[in-house]
Amino acid sequence: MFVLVNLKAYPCDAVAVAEAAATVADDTGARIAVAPQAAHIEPVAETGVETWAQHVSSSGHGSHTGSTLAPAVADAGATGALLNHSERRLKLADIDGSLRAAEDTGLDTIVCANNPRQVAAAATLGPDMVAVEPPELIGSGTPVSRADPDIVRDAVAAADEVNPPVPVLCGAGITSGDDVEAAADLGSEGVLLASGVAKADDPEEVLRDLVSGI
Ligand SMILES: O=C(CO)COP(=O)(O)O
Repeated sequence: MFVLVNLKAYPCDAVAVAEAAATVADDTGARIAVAPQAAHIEPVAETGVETWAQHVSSSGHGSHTGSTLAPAVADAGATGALLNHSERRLKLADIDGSLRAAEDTGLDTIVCANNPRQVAAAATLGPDMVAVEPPELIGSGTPVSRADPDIVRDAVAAADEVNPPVPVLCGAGITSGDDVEAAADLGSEGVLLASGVAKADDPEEVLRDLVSGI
């Protein structure tokens, strides 16, 4: 199981979370990655933790003010890019363009989707992974793997129908090792989570619990 901690724009100490994630990953052998704000990619990557961008633009070098270029996040130390997160929705052409920009740079990619239909569409574009996150459960503390297990099962089936090798992750409300195990039982190959770690008093303790059953 892959555990990707999306720090969103939470006011947490990104480097402290990254150090905790690197420690837990080293101690347990679990694959844990952290996706900080773009401006924090470099210091987070310097901790040694697997580091992802929360988004990359579809544009390349040129007159594109405010863009987050795939080569720039890679230079800063990111090895993957999350695309089309529910809080950073993209048009279809931009998802495709951002995917190609990330791939050309050698970044791993996850395309997020709200539901199994969108998962099928996302999988068709050929990312390394897809993720299903029902928006209504994001930040709720109610885990998708328990609140809506069918959405995870159906997402796995939908991805399998269009692009069988693409792994499906799930996210929203995941906070514990039990939630991660429930996700795995539904066919998910990883989890995306945010508030459970970013808002925790002791992120390392939460991370240890998250990977305890994998
Ligand atoms: O959006 C998410 C991860 O990308 C999930 O957020 P929460 O873990 O806070 O529900």
